[in-house]
Amino acid sequence: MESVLTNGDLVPDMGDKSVVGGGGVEDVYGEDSATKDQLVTPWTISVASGYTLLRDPRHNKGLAFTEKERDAHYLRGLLPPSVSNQELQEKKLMHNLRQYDVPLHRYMAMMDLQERNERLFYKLLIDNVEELLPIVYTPIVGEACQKYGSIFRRPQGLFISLKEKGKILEVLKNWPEKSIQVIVVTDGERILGLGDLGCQGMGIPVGKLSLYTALGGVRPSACLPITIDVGTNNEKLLSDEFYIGLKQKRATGQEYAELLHEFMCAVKQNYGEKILIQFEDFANHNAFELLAKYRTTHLVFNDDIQGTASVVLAGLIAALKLVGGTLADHTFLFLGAGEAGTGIAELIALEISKKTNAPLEETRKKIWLVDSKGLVVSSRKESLQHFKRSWAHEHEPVKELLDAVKAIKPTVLIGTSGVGKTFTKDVIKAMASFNEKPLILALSNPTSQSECTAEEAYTWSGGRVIFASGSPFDPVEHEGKVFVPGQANNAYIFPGFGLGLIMSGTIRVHDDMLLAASEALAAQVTKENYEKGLIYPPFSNIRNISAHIAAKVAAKSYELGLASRLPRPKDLVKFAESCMYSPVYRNYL
Ligand SMILES: NC(=O)C1=CN([C@@H]2O[C@H](COP(=O)(O)OP(=O)(O)OC[C@H]3O[C@@H](n4cnc5c(N)ncnc54)[C@H](OP(=O)(O)O)[C@@H]3O)[C@@H](O)[C@H]2O)C=CC1
Ligand SMILES: CC(=O)C(=O)O
Ligand SMILES: [Mg+2]
Repeated sequence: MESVLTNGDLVPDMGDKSVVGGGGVEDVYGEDSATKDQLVTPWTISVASGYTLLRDPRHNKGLAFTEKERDAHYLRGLLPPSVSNQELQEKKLMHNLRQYDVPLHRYMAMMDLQERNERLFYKLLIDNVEELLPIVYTPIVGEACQKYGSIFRRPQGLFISLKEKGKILEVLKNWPEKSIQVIVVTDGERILGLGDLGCQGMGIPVGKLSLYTALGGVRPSACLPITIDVGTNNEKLLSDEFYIGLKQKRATGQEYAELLHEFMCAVKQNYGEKILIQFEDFANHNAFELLAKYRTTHLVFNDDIQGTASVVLAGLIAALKLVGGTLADHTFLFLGAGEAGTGIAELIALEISKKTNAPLEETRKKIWLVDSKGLVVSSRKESLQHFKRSWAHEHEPVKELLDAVKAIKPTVLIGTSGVGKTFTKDVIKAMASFNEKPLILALSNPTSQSECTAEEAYTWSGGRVIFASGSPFDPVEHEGKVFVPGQANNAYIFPGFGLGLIMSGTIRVHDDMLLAASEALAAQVTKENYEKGLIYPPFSNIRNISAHIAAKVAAKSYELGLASRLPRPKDLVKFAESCMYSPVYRNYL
């Protein structure tokens, strides 16, 4: 049991008459009566009982404090007499949440709960994952970021802006938890498919880390969300008087690189070699460079490039059971040649290369990408960004997606453009005209940016499509048959992947670990799932899935000599399960 100490001392302001008896600036009730200009020191020493215990989200249990706990921890009178339990509280909260018609209000209620009673928040999220994932994660987290300024109550996570340049190590030390194992960091420039949301992007690291705990079992106290604020180019935010971030254009070039470098060095200095840093929702002109620069010196992982690649590869491996053939027999076409598109393309090429012993340059030839200017082809090579160049195959220029589909005749169409409604009726009909079972993934988030809806995909393909999307869609009825769309989202991968790295004390991420994670996820798809046309298992079993992913990632890490936790546990699945955080209340007596 944590013990109790409070200290409400106030420091005197030497130049003010209201200073009493050389002590603080107290009024007759012992409360602070300092004027606006007086200096007072906000002394508090951590307290874990009585009134403060009820306001400590990590330990608060609300009405579930037992009679004995109420006596032992000075809670008498601070709570109404009824004694509840976690199950009943969960039932009540789910009932309350379902009363909100506006999904954003559910998001806000969940955030309030997280700040009030952390264990109950995670219990709710774990036990009702399919219902609550769309609230704390995509799509609603996207809306929350867009409206962050107006729904902002208390700061979550750590904000590091250009103002903190030269002091980042000190800022990290302000965070109350010391044993951090995973950081999710964004600079807010490419928040889902919603663009530059600046400092308001904080909703993303907060949401991702909630999933690290709920889906992957990493302790909440070991998770640190960070937003790096280098300004924003979003004019709407810049002219918004309530915008919470730096009101300036984004820093670029050396200024940006120096701040990021200071951050990366400070993180390692403060938390050590094995701290996992997940880059999230950086724009691609920084994302690839940051990953390349730090992957040899830090334990880093870019979720949009690598996590997405791993989840899509898993879906493709699983889909082979439905469409037949090997990956090498398929032809892939992407709409979107950025982080997600080229990241997935590269992992598919790597997997085929490993399976067939063909060189990567060969296996890449079955994969085609379309960007905002059309098909990526060799005649465009000189003007292409470096990450697109390996995909510039010999072909005449093609401007429109529909023409590219007709020319390439892909068996698999993947949307990673961030632009909604781009898989038109004609595109989907074309896919269905030369594929018995076209495989279509509309990965862009949130729902508004999805390349097509599940209903469109099933209807326009005459019910033949195998479909999954980045944000969830409800089941669709088409000609008397119910189709259940899957969710192709990196949320299947990063929590288990991160757990695998952490529990094995891995020091660097290797691409083979991504392949291992894909195979582990694909292996979790059951016959029953396949019968419904699903290529991903349901999220309801995600903790078990994460344990299997973690085990395979850790096994690969041991095999590669990158794991520092020795000796290697024999049963890695059991070990992963034993490492997982449980949100069940603790007994404080
Ligand atoms: N489901 C999941 O798990 C994940 C989904 N995503 C989603 O994928 C989307 C893209 O993310 P990311 O790859 O990081 O973004 P990037 O900005 O790196 O890439 C976007 C790509 O789309 C292209 N593009 C933009 N508009 C069009 C258009 N109208 N027609 C054709 N191509 C277009 C861009 O072209 P150009 O290069 O010419 O500008 C660029 O190549 C986002 O919506 C994100 O939410 C991302 C990660 C994971
Ligand atoms: C899912 C995710 O990481 C994205 O849309 O950016
Ligand atoms: Mg992302």
